[in-house]
Amino acid sequence: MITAQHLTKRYGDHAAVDDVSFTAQPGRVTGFLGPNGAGKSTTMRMVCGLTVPTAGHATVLGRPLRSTPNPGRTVGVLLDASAQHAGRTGRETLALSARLMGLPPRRVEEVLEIVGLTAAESRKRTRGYSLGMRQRLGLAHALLGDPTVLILDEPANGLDPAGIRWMRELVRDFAAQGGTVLLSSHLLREMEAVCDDLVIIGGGRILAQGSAGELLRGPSTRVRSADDGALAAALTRAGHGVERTDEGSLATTASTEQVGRVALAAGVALTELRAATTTGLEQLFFDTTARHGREEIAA
Ligand SMILES: Nc1ncnc2c1ncn2[C@@H]1O[C@H](COP(=O)(O)OP(=O)(O)OP(=O)(O)O)[C@@H](O)[C@H]1O
Repeated sequence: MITAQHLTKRYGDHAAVDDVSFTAQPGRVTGFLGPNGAGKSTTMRMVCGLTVPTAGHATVLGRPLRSTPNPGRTVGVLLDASAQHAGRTGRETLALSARLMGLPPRRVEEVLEIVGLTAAESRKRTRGYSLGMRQRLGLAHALLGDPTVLILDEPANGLDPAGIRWMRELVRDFAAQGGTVLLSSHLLREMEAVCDDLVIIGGGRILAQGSAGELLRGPSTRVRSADDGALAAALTRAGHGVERTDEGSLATTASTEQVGRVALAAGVALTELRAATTTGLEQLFFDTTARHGREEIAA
């Protein structure tokens, strides 16, 4: 399990991360989402003990990662896949870490196979690696010590579609075996496919968090009518969620058919009825981050 409690990081007057608290549970994939500059990397670096918080603290498996002996045996970290020694081959990079962690040399072969780096690729110096190869090597490094926790910052960055699918399966399998996964990504559809829980951050603050199912179960139908007040009341009485959107229509959790039936029974004429075109995480992400604009967050 990963626990962040009131994590705060200030650079001068600027709060890069402001009072961020969340947990990432074993057996689940927790997605960390937010626009550029939201504070994701800074938070992950604090969780990993690489950036010292101004306030608050984080634990991984019950203790700060900084004070965990041989942390690579319990926690696999991929923060910046380009931060590999350019003059070493992929195999040398892994072999050196394996030796430092007290792992047998065969573990290097095992992780190379898991991440799909060929023998020829593993003998190339990493300066010649593509971004996708660097990500695979970074993941191999994270998996080397057979950890029970994975912390991955943008792991799908630079991977081709097959690589992204492979990454999804790897992360899902890891969680299915009881592992804890915290990952950030800009690929919203990918996050939707892979995450059990979501933490959405903007301007350094948590904007929303919860299970993906809960967060994504938002209003999905848009409707306008001759009497929106009466229709909203009828939808509510029928047990459906309903709210007025910024564009003036009603958004409801009822399906288009359910709206039609409720409107008929209430005697309200519909003037527009449509299933929302953008649903799921993309909608949630833009709604949440738009509602908490930078000015509001800064205020
Ligand atoms: N060492 C630093 N010194 C000063 N400001 C910093 C430092 N590191 C990060 N910041 C600032 O903190 C804020 C959060 O940055 P961070 O890299 O954590 O965001 P992010 O969500 O990971 O963004 P991205 O998706 O673009 O990688 C940004 O405004 C950034 O400019």
